[in-house]
Amino acid sequence: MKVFLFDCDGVLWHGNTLLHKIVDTLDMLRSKGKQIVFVTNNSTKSRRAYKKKLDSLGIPAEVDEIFGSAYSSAVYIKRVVKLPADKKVYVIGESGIEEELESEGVRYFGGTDPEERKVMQEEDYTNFVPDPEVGVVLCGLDNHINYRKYAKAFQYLQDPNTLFLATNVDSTFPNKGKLFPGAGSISAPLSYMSKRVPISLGKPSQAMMDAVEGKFQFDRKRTCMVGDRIDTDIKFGIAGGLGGTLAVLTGVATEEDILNAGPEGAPDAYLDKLSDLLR
Ligand SMILES: O=C(O)[C@H](O)[C@H](O)COP(=O)(O)O
Ligand SMILES: [Mg+2]
Repeated sequence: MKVFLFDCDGVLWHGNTLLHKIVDTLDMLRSKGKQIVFVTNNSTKSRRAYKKKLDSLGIPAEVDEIFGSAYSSAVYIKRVVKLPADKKVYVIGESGIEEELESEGVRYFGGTDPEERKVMQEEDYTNFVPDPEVGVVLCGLDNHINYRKYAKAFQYLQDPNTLFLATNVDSTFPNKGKLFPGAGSISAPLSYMSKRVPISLGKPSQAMMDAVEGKFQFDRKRTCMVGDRIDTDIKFGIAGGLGGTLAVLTGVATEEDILNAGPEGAPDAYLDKLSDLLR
């Protein structure tokens, strides 16, 4: 294999805590001439913010080696949807989405705006008038989710012409050895109330794979996806026709999940932890 696509949460780290010997393992791969690309569904950070995180954790990386679902979503809205300049995006999510939309010149509101974090008052039910410029609702992991945001997004999603997108639909988020609500569990209530399913721009979406391949021009058959989720990372690699998929047991998937994944869904190999590659 020449290229390794690395998932981040649950493979490299839990939150801001590096997992066992990650720096040594990535250094070993680079010393063997392997190309490393970080492909994360976590939309809370932009590529630039992820570079700062990687630097702070002692993992050398260039911004161009990072491909997150916030960037994937911004590229999709700009270059595939071709959202007109007089339209904008209502964002449920964190600064990663805002920064990547800005980098693509896409107008947005909501997101980390403090106004969005206020409790709904009686007058809000009367005063809310949908902004006709909204063409997209984009939902990602949001640490400040609340009724106001759901109520506002729902008003927009009742218009079938408004596009419903999700940066990713991971059900859970691994941190400090435990599982927490993931981006998919943030957008699920919107699906329940609107009876609409979002287009997801994160793994296993092949829109993301095509964008990653387009940027890095790699040979898929010489590329391996390394991840901790069967239904996102491994599915992403298999559906993308990559040369190989490798799962690790330091995130969401258990050995039982892998053994029960069946021939179509199971990774080519799995390890207890990534640093087992050092053996
Ligand atoms: O909920 C989420 O957004 C995801 O669980 C999380 O951020 C996944 O990140 P990844 O494992 O793709 O780096
Ligand atoms: Mg992960």
